[in-house]
Amino acid sequence: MSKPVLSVRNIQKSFGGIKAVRGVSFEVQRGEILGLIGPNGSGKSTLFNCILGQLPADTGEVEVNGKPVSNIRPSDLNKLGVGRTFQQLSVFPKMTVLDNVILAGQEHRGTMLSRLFGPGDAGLTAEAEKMIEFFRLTPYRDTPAGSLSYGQQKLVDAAMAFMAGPDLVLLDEPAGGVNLTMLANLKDRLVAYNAEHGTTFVVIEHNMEFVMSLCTRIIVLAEGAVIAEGSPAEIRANQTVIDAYLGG
Ligand SMILES: Nc1ncnc2c1ncn2[C@@H]1O[C@H](COP(=O)(O)OP(=O)(O)OP(=O)(O)O)[C@@H](O)[C@H]1O
Repeated sequence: MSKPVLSVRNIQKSFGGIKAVRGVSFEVQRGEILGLIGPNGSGKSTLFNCILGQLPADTGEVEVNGKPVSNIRPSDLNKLGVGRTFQQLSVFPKMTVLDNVILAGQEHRGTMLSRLFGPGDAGLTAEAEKMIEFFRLTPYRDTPAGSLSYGQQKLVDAAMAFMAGPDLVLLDEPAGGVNLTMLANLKDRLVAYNAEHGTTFVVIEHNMEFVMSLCTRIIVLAEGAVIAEGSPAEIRANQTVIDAYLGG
């Protein structure tokens, strides 16, 4: 088997007396869409933040494409080909969809001056237009992002994250607050992007139907530890998982 894109080994994180993550290890292979699920308080966000370097883990290592990234700055993680989307939207509401996507491309390339001087072109218009078309947002190219529906803004968010051409994208509750029609659209585009570019995804999500239909493999956390791992069908039928959700 080839080298994993993401390797997480024995991550532990406590907050005072609360053991939020208790020695979690897993690997993600190129092209996988891995779902990370678990009842409220099971440690998903804490684990995500440890992987992304936003929280220092107490123990453990994280490697991206074989390179150690423990305690790395989020901007340096970007340079290693790791993108992320946030629970909250990161679009600039008054800027057009096109300008948002161009700006994201500039930021990934490290031209922070674009924050001060606006997006300009920077040779990114054609690339941004292609991304907008991929996410079926072309009719809204020149619309201020803030006037789109919430679900459409989630698509803009994804288009922005993919402007860096990442190898690995961590998606934090992509389905949250999105209506059913847009959810189908979002899932369809993520699956298509994965198939076309071989991009690896790790997804934290509460919406079980969305996870089951999007992911190729699922890891279930409960009380900070991995309690199950398998295909969506295996997870659906796993009694330990059912008990953890009913008990939680
Ligand atoms: N900054 C913090 N300070 C203290 N305790 C924390 C902190 N962050 C998380 N915790 C605790 O760690 C445990 C895991 O929380 P975490 O938010 O990682 O779970 P989660 O699975 O993401 O939950 P949810 O699904 O509700 O978002 C919980 O008991 C939570 O109260």
